[in-house]
Amino acid sequence: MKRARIIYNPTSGREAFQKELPEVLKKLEQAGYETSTHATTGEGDATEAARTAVERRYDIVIAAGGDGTINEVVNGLAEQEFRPKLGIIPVGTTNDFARAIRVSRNIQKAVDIIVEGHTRRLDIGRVNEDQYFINIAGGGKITELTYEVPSKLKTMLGQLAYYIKGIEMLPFFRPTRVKIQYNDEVIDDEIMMFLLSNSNSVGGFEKLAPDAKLDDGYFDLLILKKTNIADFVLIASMALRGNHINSDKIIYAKTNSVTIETEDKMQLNIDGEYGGLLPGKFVNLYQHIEFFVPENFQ
Ligand SMILES: Nc1ncnc2c1ncn2[C@@H]1O[C@H](COP(=O)(O)OP(=O)(O)OP(=O)(O)O)[C@@H](O)[C@H]1O
Repeated sequence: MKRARIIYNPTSGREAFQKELPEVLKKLEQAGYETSTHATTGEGDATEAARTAVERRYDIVIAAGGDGTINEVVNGLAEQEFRPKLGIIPVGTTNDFARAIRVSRNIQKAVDIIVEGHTRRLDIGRVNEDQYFINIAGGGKITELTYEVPSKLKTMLGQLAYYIKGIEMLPFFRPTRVKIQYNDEVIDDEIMMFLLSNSNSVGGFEKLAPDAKLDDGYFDLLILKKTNIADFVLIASMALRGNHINSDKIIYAKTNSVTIETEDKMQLNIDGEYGGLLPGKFVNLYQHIEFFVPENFQ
């Protein structure tokens, strides 16, 4: 019998998962899985739980939570030689990665995708030696708003919380001097932010990195050069349609390895959570994790 370990964040999103858990277990058991669950207790616990699942040789791991939980589970799997297949049940306030792999926000439909059993090997990113990301890494003052929003506020207000915090952030809008090396390029300049994206779905923007593919071995690197607030708002509105890449304030490139150094302190944002301070070396790990995806996933 195949064995499935469900790692879920009981505080994630609007705490809906627990109510549906009996139905989730029933579906998996009907599909021939022996199931067991682990409710996470706080930061880092999903990583530990994923490591334990590897040690105990589970066939599949299912991460139920927001992007933060999926990121933690991937961090537990990424460095292992044997990596169980990973199913996603998106129940967070932001579910960028689930959106990118077309996994439904409906819990039962997400379970159906796992039960149907179609998988794809997808890239993930590594920062320095021991941190991994599934969707995005970024830096710059403006990217700091995602983890400045307290979790409670996120649960209550969902996506809206980011916008409220975004408005509060405007007075702190300022550039940082960086040295970015990728391919044969060196950029030594003041920038507002940089993003290294694995998918094209980031922070609710569906076309932020329009050329990004999850399994091509490359990141899409987006750099926003120094701008004023008016230009930033203009470029952000262009980004909703994917037109921002034509702006002369944007550098957009494909690369599988990037080094970023900063003069001032620059915080790193990994999959929407605080990821320590730069400098950082970012490497794309080609098709490193096998995910359950819908049958028609392109
Ligand atoms: N029992 C818990 N109590 C408090 N925090 C927890 C608990 N379990 C996990 N966490 C932390 O919550 C963080 C964020 O959770 P998660 O991503 O699942 O949901 P979210 O905050 O609703 O959504 P998102 O991160 O997508 O905005 C995780 O990275 C983890 O560190």
